[in-house]
Amino acid sequence: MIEIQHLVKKYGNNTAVNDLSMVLKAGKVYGFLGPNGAGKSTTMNMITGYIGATSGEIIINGHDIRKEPAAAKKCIGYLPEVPPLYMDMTVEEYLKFAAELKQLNKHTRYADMKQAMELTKITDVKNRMIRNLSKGYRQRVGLAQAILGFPEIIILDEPTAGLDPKQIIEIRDLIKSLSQKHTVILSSHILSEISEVCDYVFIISKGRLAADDTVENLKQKLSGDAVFELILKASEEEVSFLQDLKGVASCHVTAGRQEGTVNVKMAAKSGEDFREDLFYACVQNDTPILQMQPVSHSLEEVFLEVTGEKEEQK
Ligand SMILES: Nc1ncnc2c1ncn2[C@@H]1O[C@H](COP(=O)(O)OP(=O)(O)OP(=O)(O)O)[C@@H](O)[C@H]1O
Repeated sequence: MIEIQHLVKKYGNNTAVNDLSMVLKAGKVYGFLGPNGAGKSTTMNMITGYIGATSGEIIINGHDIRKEPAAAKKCIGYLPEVPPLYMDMTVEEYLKFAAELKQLNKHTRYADMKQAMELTKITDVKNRMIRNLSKGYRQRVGLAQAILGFPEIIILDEPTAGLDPKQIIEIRDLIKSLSQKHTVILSSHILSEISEVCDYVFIISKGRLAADDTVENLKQKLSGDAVFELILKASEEEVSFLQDLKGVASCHVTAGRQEGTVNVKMAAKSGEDFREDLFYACVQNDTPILQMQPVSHSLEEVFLEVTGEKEEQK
């Protein structure tokens, strides 16, 4: 478990992280989402003890990162935005070096390395010099280093940066499998990645927490008044009764793709739910409902809304 209280990081006059508080529980995947310069990497660097905070508190599994850095760091595996790789080492030499730094048990060290290499699919390049690897492979070596020894908390800054689509899918699957036993924090600009992989999202904007919730709840909170899309077996004239239903704010009817059907987009008045009335009205008017689904906001819309970028775009 990670507890962060009133975390602040200042660089001169620039406040990179501004009074951030959050609690991250074991066994979940958390996403840090935010525009460039929002403070995601700075926050991760402070959680891992890579850089010191200006003020505030970070407790990792009961250990204060400032007062007991060694005990706190032992719980964490970290893939920074730019992985600190040694170009003149082979992959295996580098992981051996990382295992020594992490003070992994000597008897199980080799098995830990083997497992990390297998999971990140780098076993076949283990004797290659890191300088001769592609960016995608280097990223995977960094990831192998982060998961080496399977620390309880795994923090990944942009873990899929530089990977090709197939590798991205593999790494996302790996992250999902890690979540069974570990707390995973990842940062990403890629909204689909966050919504696919994360249980819970922290949206950070200008160093502050702009919103935090599950992906589903974030979408729902912002969807405001309910909007539904329907396909009805009727002509456009036959569905005029929809407009008169109680609780309907707007109703837009267009011809359906299939002959004899219409597409209808209906929005509810604030706080109203017209679905039951709609059902009975359709029965009364002999109008079969072929399909009805809620229109939910995408995470992109949520993101733009809470970071204020929507206003900036206008
Ligand atoms: N070492 C540093 N010295 C001065 N300013 C810094 C330093 N590191 C980060 N910053 C500033 O702190 C702010 C937050 O940067 P940070 O790298 O944490 O953002 P980020 O959300 O990770 O963005 P990105 O996705 O682009 O990496 C930015 O304004 C950045 O310029």
